[in-house]
Amino acid sequence: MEMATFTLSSRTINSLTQKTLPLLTKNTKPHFPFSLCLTLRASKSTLRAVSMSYDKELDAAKNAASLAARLCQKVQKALLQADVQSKSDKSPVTVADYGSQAVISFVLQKELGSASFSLVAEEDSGDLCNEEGNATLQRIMKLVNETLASDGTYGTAPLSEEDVLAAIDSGRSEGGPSGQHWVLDPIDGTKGFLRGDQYAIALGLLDEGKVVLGVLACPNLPLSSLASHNLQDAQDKVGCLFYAQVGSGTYMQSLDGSTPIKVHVTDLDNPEEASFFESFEAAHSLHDLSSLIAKKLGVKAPPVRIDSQAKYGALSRGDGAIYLRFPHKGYREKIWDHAAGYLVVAEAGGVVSDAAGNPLDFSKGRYLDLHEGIIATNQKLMPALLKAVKESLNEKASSL
Ligand SMILES: Nc1ncnc2c1ncn2[C@@H]1O[C@H](COP(=O)(O)O)[C@@H](OP(=O)(O)O)[C@H]1O
Ligand SMILES: [Mg+2]
Ligand SMILES: [Mg+2]
Ligand SMILES: [Mg+2]
Repeated sequence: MEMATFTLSSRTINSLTQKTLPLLTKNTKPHFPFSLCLTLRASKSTLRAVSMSYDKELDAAKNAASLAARLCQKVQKALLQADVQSKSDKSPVTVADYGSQAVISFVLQKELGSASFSLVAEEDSGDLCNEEGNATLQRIMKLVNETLASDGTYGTAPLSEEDVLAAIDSGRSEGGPSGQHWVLDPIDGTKGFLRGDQYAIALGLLDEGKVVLGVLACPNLPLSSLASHNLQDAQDKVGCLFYAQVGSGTYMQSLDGSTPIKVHVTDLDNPEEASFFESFEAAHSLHDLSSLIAKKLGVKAPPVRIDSQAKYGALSRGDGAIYLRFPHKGYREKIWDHAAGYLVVAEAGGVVSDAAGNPLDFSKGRYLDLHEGIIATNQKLMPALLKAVKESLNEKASSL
């Protein structure tokens, strides 16, 4: 492990102390009021991550995701009101995907500058650059400009076709272990979006390969717990914004801007009382395998199946205790499907790992290299969960 000695100002110390108490050794030698010499037992990258403040980036990310959510809500509303024939048309989701990516890319660069901007995002403009694509581009441009104009801050001059294409294509970065990279899924849970169910706008920030910010906008997620909620109840208010900064916890507020509240994963330690989340789509995660794992744990409640990283958000506020994701063989997970959700859960006190208990590594480019699947729960339940996962995977392998 690399060791380092630092001389820091008292102001920096105040913010550092909150985040690094567990890292401090007895060699602390205070020279108040203006400076303090600390010897910290920590790797340089851990120290960098916890000592940096990402407040400015967080504000920009929250603004960007909230505006993109507004755009997506508008499209989903029109989609659900459309006749059956246009419902089978997949273009609304395309327009919303691209529009959301363009808005977020534009807002982040406007707020933070574009000089060293790097964005790893799901969409690119490849399909927009032919004749058919041009009509779609016109719809995207209109939607993006209406959305930006609805917010007094950004709507001063309308974006041209070229501006919109450039904003979308700035998402072609490969990410990696050094520097800062934004990670974006402009609509996660596309299938949920089309069905009128859950979806999320998921925006994370990597610094030196570690996720340091996570913002999840979940326009259809009820503000009250899913555990007590009837999903058909139209009275319940929906629209949640979860956000987390490394070392600072996870917060949730309503998408229309209520006071944020700090959220925590459940502190349940009896798996029999736990409930678990999984994908709504059986094609995205093996439902049979998760039911075997749940049975081994003694979980009594039926699975809660919802689309998108809204599952991570719900887990972070204790609506359920476990998230299980086991894609079919050969599927490679992308970093934008997990970066924001991972931090939202981790900062709420949860643990997210692959099926063998290894931490997720976001530093390898656009993909996550994983053992079998992704699991998330609280610290108390993780040992039992890992055991049940291991046994279930062995059983599955020996039955093939
Ligand atoms: N065969 C597959 N196995 C696992 N995940 C898949 C998949 N096909 C698509 N996905 C991913 O699952 C995401 C949705 O996850 P969930 O099932 O939790 O709603 C999709 O995100 P997009 O909707 O952004 O494309 C997509 O990246
Ligand atoms: Mg996705
Ligand atoms: Mg997506
Ligand atoms: Mg997709």
